[in-house]
Amino acid sequence: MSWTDMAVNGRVLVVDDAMENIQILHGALQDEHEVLFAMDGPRALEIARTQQPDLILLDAVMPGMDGYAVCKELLAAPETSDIPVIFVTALKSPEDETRALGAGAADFISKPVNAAVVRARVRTQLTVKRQRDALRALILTDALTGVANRRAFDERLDAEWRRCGRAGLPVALILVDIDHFKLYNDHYGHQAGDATLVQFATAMRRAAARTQDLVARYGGEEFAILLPQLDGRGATGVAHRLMTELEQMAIPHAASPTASRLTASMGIACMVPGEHSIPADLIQVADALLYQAKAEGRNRYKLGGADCAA
Ligand SMILES: Nc1nc2c(ncn2[C@@H]2O[C@H](COP(=O)(O)OP(=O)(O)OP(=O)(O)O)[C@@H](O)[C@H]2O)c(=O)[nH]1
Repeated sequence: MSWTDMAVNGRVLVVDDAMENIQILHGALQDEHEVLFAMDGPRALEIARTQQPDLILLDAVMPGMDGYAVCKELLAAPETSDIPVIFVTALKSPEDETRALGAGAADFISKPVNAAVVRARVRTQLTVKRQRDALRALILTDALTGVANRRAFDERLDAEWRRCGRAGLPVALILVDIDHFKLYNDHYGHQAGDATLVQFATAMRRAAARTQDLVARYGGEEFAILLPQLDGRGATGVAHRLMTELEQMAIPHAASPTASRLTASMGIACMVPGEHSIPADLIQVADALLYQAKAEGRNRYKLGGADCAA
């Protein structure tokens, strides 16, 4: 399927205070796209947040919150900042057009609209967005295991730290390190080691299955499980599930001095982000506990952190 074919689909939010204009745009787009609509700015922001359209057609002049203000808020919120906006407006001067583009709009269509032009502009923006989304997914994914990579982990940890901090909710982190993986590679070969890392990642995804959980490859054979809004008890539950998964998978590790199958050690940290703490504090606590779990014999988890009562 080409990029253009993919772009034919997609969800478009039409925002206009006049039902007549919404009907015209709906008529132009309904054969190729799923069309949502809103008749004022606050409703548009709500739909953008909750239904994640791929593109927004936005009327510049509306009573109350105008299109420029809507555009500014869309850009300011991480969950809507990636949605492209096309301004649709009766204002036609170069100044109006410049103002719309300056506000962050991707394109500008003048009223009265021509259906063929609207369709073509929408297709172009959706194509660009699809390409950008695909590139972003590539940049944020670990090529071997398919889980998030370190860059994605760092971004999400920062975002969740701020979000949970505002809400007074905990953030839990499990750092997971496969036991004696060097010996595994030495015994079974690097390719078998690669295949085992893939299996291991699958086990982690099963153990941390809420939509907000993030499994990431943190280093070579070290992984991180980010668990927003989870306390020590919840995080321990995830660690326990991972141990059970590994037990059931029973991947032989004949070279391990501590077990006959593949095992892992984990450090679990849990904090409610405060004014004087930073995400690195959470990592540091989890890392120290992981080290402790290794030192105490491996195949176990250790729990700690300021707000980590399990
Ligand atoms: N097959 C494979 N091995 C990897 C990959 N990334 C890292 N490793 C290996 O993981 C091993 C990590 O070894 P160490 O850091 O010494 O740790 P360990 O042998 O697991 O020992 P402990 O952590 O102390 O239990 C090294 O041999 C790396 O080569 C990878 O992508 N594929």
